[in-house]
Amino acid sequence: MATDSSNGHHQATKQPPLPSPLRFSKFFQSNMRILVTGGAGFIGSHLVDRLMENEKNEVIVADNYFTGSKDNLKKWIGHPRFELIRHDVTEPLLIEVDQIYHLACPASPIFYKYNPVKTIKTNVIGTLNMLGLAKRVGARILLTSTSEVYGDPLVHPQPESYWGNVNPIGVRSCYDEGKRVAETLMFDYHRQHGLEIRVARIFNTYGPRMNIDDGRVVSNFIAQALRGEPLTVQSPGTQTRSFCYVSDLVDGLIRLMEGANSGPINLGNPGEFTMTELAETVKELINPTVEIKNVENTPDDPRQRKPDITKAKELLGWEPKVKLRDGLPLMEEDFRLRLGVGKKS
Ligand SMILES: NC(=O)c1ccc[n+]([C@@H]2O[C@H](COP(=O)([O-])OP(=O)(O)OC[C@H]3O[C@@H](n4cnc5c(N)ncnc54)[C@H](O)[C@@H]3O)[C@@H](O)[C@H]2O)c1
Ligand SMILES: O=C(O)[C@H]1O[C@H](OP(=O)(O)OP(=O)(O)OC[C@H]2O[C@@H](n3ccc(=O)[nH]c3=O)[C@H](O)[C@@H]2O)[C@H](O)[C@@H](O)[C@@H]1O
Repeated sequence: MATDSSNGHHQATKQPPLPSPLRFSKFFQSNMRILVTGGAGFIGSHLVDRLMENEKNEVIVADNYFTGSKDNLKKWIGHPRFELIRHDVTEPLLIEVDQIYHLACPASPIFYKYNPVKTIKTNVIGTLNMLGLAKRVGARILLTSTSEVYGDPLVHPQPESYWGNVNPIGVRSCYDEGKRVAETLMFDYHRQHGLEIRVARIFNTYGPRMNIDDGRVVSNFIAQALRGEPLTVQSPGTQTRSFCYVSDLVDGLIRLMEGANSGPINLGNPGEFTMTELAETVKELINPTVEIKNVENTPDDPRQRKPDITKAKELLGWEPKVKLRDGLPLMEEDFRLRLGVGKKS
């Protein structure tokens, strides 16, 4: 059954298709078959770890390895409840599943700007393909949208009701406008075809397995601190972000998928920091001898960002538990191992 969303604006008109007849066969095992697109990436691989903890779940990952890697999933390769497919979501995928977590899309600005046409295809055609799959098999589908749909926000903190301030022709548009269209597609499939949808608007998330040198601020600062290189604060340094530890985020995604509300729902940590404050914290916790330097910024960088998570608290009973000062050291160990930098005695 399709559910109404909390604000009642997007009433579904049709029922989704029935699940496969096998569901009613007496030999059917009541496993939940879950597709995670982008499951070889940073958030996706942590989500897979959590889904695999439940013995009733079978997990299928579809990923083209653009920014993800098999290494992130190595502990599951060969497991009977796990399957890994090299697949680009801009091509159709014909499989049978009960739920789809649709994450596939490069997330770091360096990577999503590298081939912007491909990024927008991934967001638009990729989401259309996954919605088509969900429609054919009657699966519930969750999209990982982003706080970038709010653009350079004129409302602070950002509630889900805010429509955003986005440059439609800028260098970030392939990502932020791409995600806005992906959200539109989700709600149109819900209204037109009765699909069960869930939309998460994720705010900056960090943790182990982020790509080293992927350009995102937390991974940059930690790698720089461990290598003894200056921390590069992009000017003016007063721009703010709110950083959520990945285990909290994964918990929010699963609650959203399992709950009754379509969203969109903000998932993020409301603790807000300037980039200069973040650099000072990394310096203090990881390498007090390192220098902090100001460097040029990129166009259209949002000046402030902080989630209003009232909806997540009320509808999902969710709020983040890990503070930035506790999360950064949890990430340090993984970066030390991958960079081959030992702990100072
Ligand atoms: N990490 C964040 O702070 C953040 C914030 C907001 C939204 N999100 C969203 O969460 C999702 C995951 O982000 P992440 O931080 O784990 O990024 P990531 O780059 O580590 O993971 C993305 C994964 O998608 C795969 N992928 C990219 N294009 C694909 C395609 N065309 N077909 C198949 N696979 C493809 C990549 O190889 C990678 O494994 C993304 O949709 C991103 O937009 C992340
Ligand atoms: O939360 C979100 O919705 C989005 O957040 C990030 O986008 P952004 O906030 O621009 O992430 P970063 O590249 O980590 O930049 C954060 C801030 O740090 C600054 N920065 C970045 C890198 C660096 O070395 N130094 C530095 O000061 C940037 O100028 C920016 O102001 C993600 O990369 C997007 O995928 C995600 O959708």
